[in-house]
Amino acid sequence: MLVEYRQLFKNKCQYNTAAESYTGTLLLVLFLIIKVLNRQSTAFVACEGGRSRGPVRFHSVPAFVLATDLTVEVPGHGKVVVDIAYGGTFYAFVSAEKLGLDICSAKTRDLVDAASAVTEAVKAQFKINYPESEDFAFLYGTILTDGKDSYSEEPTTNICVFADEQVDRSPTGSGVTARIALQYHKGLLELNQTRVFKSSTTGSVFTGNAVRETKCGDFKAVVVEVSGQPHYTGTASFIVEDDDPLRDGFLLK
Ligand SMILES: O=C(O)[C@H]1NCC[C@@H]1O
Repeated sequence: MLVEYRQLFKNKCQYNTAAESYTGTLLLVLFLIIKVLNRQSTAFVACEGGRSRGPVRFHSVPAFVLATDLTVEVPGHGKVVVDIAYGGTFYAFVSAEKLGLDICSAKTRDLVDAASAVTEAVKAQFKINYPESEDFAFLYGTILTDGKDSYSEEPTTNICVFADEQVDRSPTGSGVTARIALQYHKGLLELNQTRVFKSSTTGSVFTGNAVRETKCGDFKAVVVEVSGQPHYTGTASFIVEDDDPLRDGFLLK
């Protein structure tokens, strides 16, 4: 699988590299996911001497809001009002406080349980739609926030609980993208106004802003730029042998 990213410094060039892995950011992982899903997105990595330098950033797929103020019945929590937005995948958003939790001091287990309960409730009670493709029409998880959605120079904290109750170590590339789309939709953020997003789990930070308006089907959408600091951990090469019977992949039916 190839990762493509652009070098923005002096000699603009495009890399095709088997894999260069970075800790401290899941931006390239998100980029891979987007590529696999065949959506348009661009990642930018500044390089110097064959190594990345400075922050890594990407411009997202069109990000949009599917629902605001959606009331769901969450076992153990009663009626909970959530927003649902897409930033490469769909998330439900709700302030942790509405679930009786302090995002900064609550036990991760409690945050995970509450977020998972919201995810299950939304899945059961609301149909997710994505324009022209059923493949993307699913809820990936719930992001609990500190509720600080109005513009501020201060970081806003969140925890992303996705897939099978996994917890992101970062503020979440697709989650920050979706959350910025939500903030923009609500008039809480202007184009090119940068916000800082902090993971409640590790304290790692992404910055993000809405770059421009666009559409996704009939939805008003925005392209979002998300940026984070990577750390270089190594290089790996993948090859495909001519006689590999699975060289072109396989499809399970
Ligand atoms: O940052 C991201 O978008 C990915 N990390 C966890 C959830 C997504 O897969």
